Amino acid sequence: MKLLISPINPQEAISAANGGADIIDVKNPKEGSLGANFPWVIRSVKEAVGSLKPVSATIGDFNYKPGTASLAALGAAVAGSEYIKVGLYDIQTEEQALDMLSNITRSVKDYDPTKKVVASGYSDYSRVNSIAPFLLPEIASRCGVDVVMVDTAIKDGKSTFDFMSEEELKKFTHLAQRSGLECAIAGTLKFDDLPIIGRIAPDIIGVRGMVCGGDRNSCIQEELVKQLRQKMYDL
Ligand SMILES: O=C[C@H](O)COP(=O)(O)O
Repeated sequence: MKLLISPINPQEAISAANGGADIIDVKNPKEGSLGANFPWVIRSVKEAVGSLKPVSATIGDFNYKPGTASLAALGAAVAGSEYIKVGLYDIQTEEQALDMLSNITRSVKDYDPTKKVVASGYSDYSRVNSIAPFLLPEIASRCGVDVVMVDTAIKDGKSTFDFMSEEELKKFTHLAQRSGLECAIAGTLKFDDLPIIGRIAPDIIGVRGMVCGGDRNSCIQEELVKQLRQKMYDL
């Protein structure tokens, strides 16, 4: 199981990388759950850790704006990220999701086919008027997306496990893997959740708050990343 950690700057990225993260996922929590950071921040993170770890960048919690999202995705790719991650926020139909993901994927892969696209749905989708994550694997695989994910849209302390059961997350994981996609689970995950995460067995878990000591507005602590990495070996 790979560990994705979401820093906001190069200093945090180095802590995440030194602690054993597999993917360094640049974001900007001030602009939402999957808020986009600035191109120069993505570039500086890439310069700090890029030869050691793949860099991911979130491009935002997107409503139905395929053109804007495609241009943002290209920006993240040009800035140096290997994974380009979009949140499908207020995407209400399968047709809208298909339009978003096919254009984002085209934008990224036309530039560099080795880059990976991550399509994130939300475990609390009903709170933000968006489609259920279970619909994503089939749509994403038709669009050439590489990874499907669930995260929480609203960061108010509630976790993905408050909105989706173990069985539902196993179903999501199974649907993704059956479609040839990697599956990532995130959303205010805690150390106490590790046994259930082990049973669900996604390909990737994504965290920030857990390795900031429980407060995602604080800073990533290398020691907590090391502890998490160590505990993941036992899953
Ligand atoms: O992609 C992962 C997210 O940054 C998770 O953040 P969180 O653990 O604070 O919910």
